[in-house]
Amino acid sequence: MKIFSAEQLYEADKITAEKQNISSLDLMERAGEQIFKWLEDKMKGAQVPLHIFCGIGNNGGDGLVVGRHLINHGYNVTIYIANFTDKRSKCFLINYDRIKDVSKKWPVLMTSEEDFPEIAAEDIIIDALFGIGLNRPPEGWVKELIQYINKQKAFKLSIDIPSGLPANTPVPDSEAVIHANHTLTFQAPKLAFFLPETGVYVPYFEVLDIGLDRQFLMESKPLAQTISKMEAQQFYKPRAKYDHKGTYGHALIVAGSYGKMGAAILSTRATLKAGAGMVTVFSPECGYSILQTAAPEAMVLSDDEEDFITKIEYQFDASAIGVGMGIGTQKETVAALHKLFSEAKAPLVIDADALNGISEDKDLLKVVPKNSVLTPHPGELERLIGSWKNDYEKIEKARKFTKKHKVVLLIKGAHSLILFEDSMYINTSGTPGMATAGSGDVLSGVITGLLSQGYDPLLATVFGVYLHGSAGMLASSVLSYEGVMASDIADFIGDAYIELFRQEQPPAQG
Ligand SMILES: NC(=O)C1=CN([C@@H]2O[C@H](COP(=O)(O)OP(=O)(O)OC[C@H]3O[C@@H](n4cnc5c(N)ncnc54)[C@H](O)[C@@H]3O)[C@@H](O)[C@H]2O)[C@@H](O)CC1
Ligand SMILES: Nc1ncnc2c1ncn2[C@@H]1O[C@H](COP(=O)(O)OP(=O)(O)O)[C@@H](O)[C@H]1O
Ligand SMILES: [K+]
Repeated sequence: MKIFSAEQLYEADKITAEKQNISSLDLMERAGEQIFKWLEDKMKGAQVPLHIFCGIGNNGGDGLVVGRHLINHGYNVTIYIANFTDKRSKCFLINYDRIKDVSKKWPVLMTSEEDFPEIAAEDIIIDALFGIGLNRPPEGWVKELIQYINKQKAFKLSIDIPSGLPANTPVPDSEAVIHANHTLTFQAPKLAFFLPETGVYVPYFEVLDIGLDRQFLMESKPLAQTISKMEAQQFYKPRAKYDHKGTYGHALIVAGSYGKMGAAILSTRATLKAGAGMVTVFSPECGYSILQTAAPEAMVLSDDEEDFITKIEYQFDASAIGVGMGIGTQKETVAALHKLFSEAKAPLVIDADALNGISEDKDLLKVVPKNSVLTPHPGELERLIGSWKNDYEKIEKARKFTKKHKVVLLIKGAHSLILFEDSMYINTSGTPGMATAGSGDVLSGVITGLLSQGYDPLLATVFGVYLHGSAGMLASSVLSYEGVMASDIADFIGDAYIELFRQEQPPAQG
């Protein structure tokens, strides 16, 4: 799914109105009606008190449309207008007036803290204070209203975006954002929903299609693109009957050091589980028996040094190389990476200590081959690109790095981000069950396994991240979040492939 900027959405509004020959008022009616239908479907006439807080822009206008439909259908509604300025939008005013047609109960005008209503824990709050038009920090009693709403135990449903949260720019005041329980957003998700600093305000959201012009949306270059099952299905390359292990390549995993052989085992198993034809692991001597026992399907080459890697030698044409998991940052190891990178003919996944090596040794960065996949978690990223003030600056700096070094950059997190050239992809699979030691090692194995099978570096990364997250979800559904270990994620990679094409079961009848 494409993610657009607030400016693009305003443009889409304008073009839609022109092309469909409708007014912005009609568009607001469509938007409000969609929210009403969603509520009606859930509430089925229940008399739970609904408190709708409207601003004076078009987000407030949406709130008024929802209120009118709810009143019309006999719901128990109170509408409040946060009357923070006289500059009300035209569509707001028209819908404000239309409330008269359906109710004698005129909306409550709020002008200070004294007007804040009592709200019971069982009630429902609908937040229509600010939408994507937020252009400064909420201040004074409006900020206090947001904080007052946040303090309430009642369920909070935000329209389009939690008020106080901008769609794709930094939060002006983190103490003045609605902590929504659920958000119903129009047409496309907003970038803020997926970033760690702002995603916390949007634990759940749904996208409502309000019929904005398809052609405009199709032809506009989005800020980012989300990756879910539908996209992942299209990435999958089916196997053919006469394929053999040679078809799927011979991957090289360079991993492990004394006390960290687990990282090598996890990434090796994941490379095989993702479908590499053959895997050879290169590890220090101490890893030999460990690997031959724990991963019997893999071949093992070992260094002369007992505890860490000093010289990476292999006599076969590797189809892909995954390097860095648990290798440490000994001087000799970093020197060995220098040679590996300079001579590598296969696509590379560079993870963990290999990334730390790059951060410390700029000469090593210079020999990273073009199109390599770098997979930092936020700590490794900071060492690589320096610190950032907010998630948007992080993305900007990361993009500069990607373009300068011509690499695929995967920033791991609850929603992992993949940056390449001018594009950004956002993964939507995964669970907090994956916040466990070694899950990153499994991911670098999965991507190496896909590269080995001939997926190109960007596709291998985007598809690999999705599969890895999906394996984590399947593992969590059986084992609980707490019970998932990284090896379980590797074990569920096969199920993640099957899940790609599993049809959703229709709801049971009767
Ligand atoms: N295509 C779409 O996405 C559609 C969007 N509509 C709605 O329109 C919304 C955008 O409407 P608007 O552009 O009117 O913007 P908003 O309703 O988000 O609010 C902007 C208004 O509040 C003022 N304002 C902004 N920040 C403020 C602050 N911190 N303190 C006090 N006042 C502040 C602005 O000057 C402006 O008057 C969307 O979020 C959505 O809810 C729908 O009505 C129709 C279709
Ligand atoms: N809350 C979460 N939701 C979804 N995925 C997560 C979450 N926490 C961690 N992950 C995933 O788990 C992996 C963790 O990688 P990393 O931090 O490198 O772990 P390690 O260094 O222990 O291997 C990443 O792929 C990340 O996206
Ligand atoms: K809102």
